[in-house]
Amino acid sequence: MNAYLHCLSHTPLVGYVDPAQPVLDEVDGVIAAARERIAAFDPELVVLFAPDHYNGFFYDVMPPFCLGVGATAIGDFSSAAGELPVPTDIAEACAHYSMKNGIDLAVSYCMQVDHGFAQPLEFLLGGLDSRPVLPIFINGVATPLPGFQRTRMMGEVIGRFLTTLNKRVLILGSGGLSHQPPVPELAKVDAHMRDRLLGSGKHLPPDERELRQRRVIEAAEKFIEDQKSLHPLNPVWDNQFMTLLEQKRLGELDAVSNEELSAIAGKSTHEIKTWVAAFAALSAFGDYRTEGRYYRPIPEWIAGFGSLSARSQN
Ligand SMILES: O=C(O)CCC(=O)/C=C/C=C(\O)C(=O)O
Ligand SMILES: [Fe+2]
Repeated sequence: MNAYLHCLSHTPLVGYVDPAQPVLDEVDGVIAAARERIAAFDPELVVLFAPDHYNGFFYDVMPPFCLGVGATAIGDFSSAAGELPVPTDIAEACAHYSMKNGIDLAVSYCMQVDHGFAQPLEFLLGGLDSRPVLPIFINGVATPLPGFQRTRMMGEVIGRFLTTLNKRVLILGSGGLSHQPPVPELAKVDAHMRDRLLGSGKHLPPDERELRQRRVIEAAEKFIEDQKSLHPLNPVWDNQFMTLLEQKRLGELDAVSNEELSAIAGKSTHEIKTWVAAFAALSAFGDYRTEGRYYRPIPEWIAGFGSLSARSQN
């Protein structure tokens, strides 16, 4: 019974607004090395913690956490589209286990997911369908957001469930680190966008989808020129965060409020809760050791871009 973890930033901007070739090569090398470690581990099951960006979850019902018993990726920003191979029996057992152990995990039998889920599966496993996957959504943009403590506790319970399976489990966290791309906020949008955020955005007309993507691309192009045009990246905080995970000090994050995190590192930094859940889940397997730590602020992707693996020591 053992587990391997990989946490990786994602970006919808890859292929649209890219950094210089040497940086791109460096990131490609980091991802290729992680992919090799994962292939050597040969996971029998993948658990993927990831956020959404108003593509699958809306304010009609916005859970803090949701397990996809069935899930389909929409293929936004040229990410992979299609069904995720979710093992129904394991997903249902996971949902029951969580409920019995103090975590009110929502379930969806038709969860719609975006690049936040698709990208790590493509980059680290070669596609959406290479291994059975349990997709777990963590709300990282639509306030009110879950806090660090609750997210850590959710990850711990999922991890304890995973230890009962007697399988080689790969635990993935997708998103972060410091960043604030243009994502609409309910309190600030006009009536049309409000309607989208309340649920009509689930099936966007192609021209509106195109406009939405263009808005993010244009923001990135501007951010390269002027890093005050959005919330600045925060490499100091990002590195401190990665060190906390390496040193197994996850609990210290409980004291950081959501408002503080937004102010320190930007409003989409809440995506790092996927890393917290992933490390908390790994900790259920006992001691762990990290490897392959990488970090670079990449303005072209509006991202403090990080990558970190860890393996359980049992
Ligand atoms: O509603 C929108 O326009 C959302 C735009 C969007 O999807 C941005 C995503 C950015 C990231 O996933 C990221 O930088 O983590
Ligand atoms: Fe994101």
